Amino acid sequence: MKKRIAVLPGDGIGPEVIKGALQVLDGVATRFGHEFETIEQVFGGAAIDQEGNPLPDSTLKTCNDSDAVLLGAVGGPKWDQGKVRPEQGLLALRKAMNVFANVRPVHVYPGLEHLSPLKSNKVKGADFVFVRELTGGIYFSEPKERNEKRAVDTMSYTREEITRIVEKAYELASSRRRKVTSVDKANVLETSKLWREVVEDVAKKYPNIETEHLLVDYAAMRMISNPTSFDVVVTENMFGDILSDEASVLTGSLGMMPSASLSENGPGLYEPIHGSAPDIAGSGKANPIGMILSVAMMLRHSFQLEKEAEAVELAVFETLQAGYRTGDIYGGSGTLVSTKEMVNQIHFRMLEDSTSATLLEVYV
Ligand SMILES: NC(=O)c1ccc[n+]([C@@H]2O[C@H](COP(=O)([O-])OP(=O)(O)OC[C@H]3O[C@@H](n4cnc5c(N)ncnc54)[C@H](O)[C@@H]3O)[C@@H](O)[C@H]2O)c1
Ligand SMILES: CC(C)[C@H](C(=O)O)[C@@H](O)C(=O)O
Ligand SMILES: [Mg+2]
Repeated sequence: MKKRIAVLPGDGIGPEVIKGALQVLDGVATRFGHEFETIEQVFGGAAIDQEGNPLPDSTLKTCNDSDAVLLGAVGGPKWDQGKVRPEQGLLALRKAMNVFANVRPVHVYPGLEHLSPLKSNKVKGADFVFVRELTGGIYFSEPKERNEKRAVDTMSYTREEITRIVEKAYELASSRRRKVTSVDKANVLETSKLWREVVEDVAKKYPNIETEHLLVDYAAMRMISNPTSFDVVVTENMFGDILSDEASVLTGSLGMMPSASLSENGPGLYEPIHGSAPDIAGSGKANPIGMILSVAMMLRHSFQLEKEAEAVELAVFETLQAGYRTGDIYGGSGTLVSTKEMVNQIHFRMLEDSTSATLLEVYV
């Protein structure tokens, strides 16, 4: 069946990595005989320039009418001082699509531990996933205001909002290594005390899953010192934002990390966790892997195309194993390539029915 995908390139390196994602998606269509209809829409800073609004109505309508949304990145110095920022469009889109569950896998590929600036023996075997609450907390709660003398942000969570994200984490843990780490700041914040209470309630329904609670400051430390101790990490919006950028260092670079943002029944939103990287935009240096792995997550979560998702992941793994590196993961050895060349290498392997490895081997 033909799938309809809204494509929002956005700003900075967004359009560069989206181009790569679409090339790989085309490879999936060719190899497996699928049809994907892609509809590009203006979004973020580019939409402010064009329409004065980072999320035009037509863009939102196309997203809601699609089976899934692929998003590059938004933002940049050009819009930092403006009345309306590109990031407001991103937050409005997440809220409007009700994609409350942001799944961010952190996977250190076997044999590729040296991509990380951390010691290889520390990161070896790290394989965990963030389940970040995405449509509540301090990002959205009211009041949010400022005057000359004072600024206010509010962190609020309802029991219902916490329950649905924690349930997601336990469901995911059931099909993984059966451990949930809940991260909060329950020694200080009321929202965190409620969060912990809800986790304890939900945990009762999953007696075969181990539950642990960590305070966010210690969690930040343990993610670097003992990353293999995590399986599923569930946390509120801002803690998840910060910890997932930190965890990307385990995989080698921020440019390696994909994400899926899921709602109850509507289309999913797929984007790399990195931003628009204004410092390298337009120079052909962007690592397209986080974006390409987001395509794999879309194939898996929105289209139930598991075999196709694994083929994309395998093509990425084999390209890295073959020594191809963008600048952010180069470190002096291998073949330094541009965004375009990295995409070509992944696309080429994507088209092959590879027999050199199976994902089973990759994920041991
Ligand atoms: N989802 C999003 O659209 C998103 C996410 C984060 C930040 N932003 C926005 O992006 C802008 C820049 O923010 P920032 O600099 O703090 O974060 P950033 O993620 O854009 O960049 C941080 C650093 O990582 C590098 N980097 C990021 N992605 C990379 C990739 N694919 N390949 C190689 N290197 C990569 C950058 O060059 C930079 O040195 C801001 O306007 C911010 O609000 C958007
Ligand atoms: C750009 C910004 C609003 C966004 C967030 O904080 O959620 C980004 O950092 C992310 O991680 O997707
Ligand atoms: Mg972030």
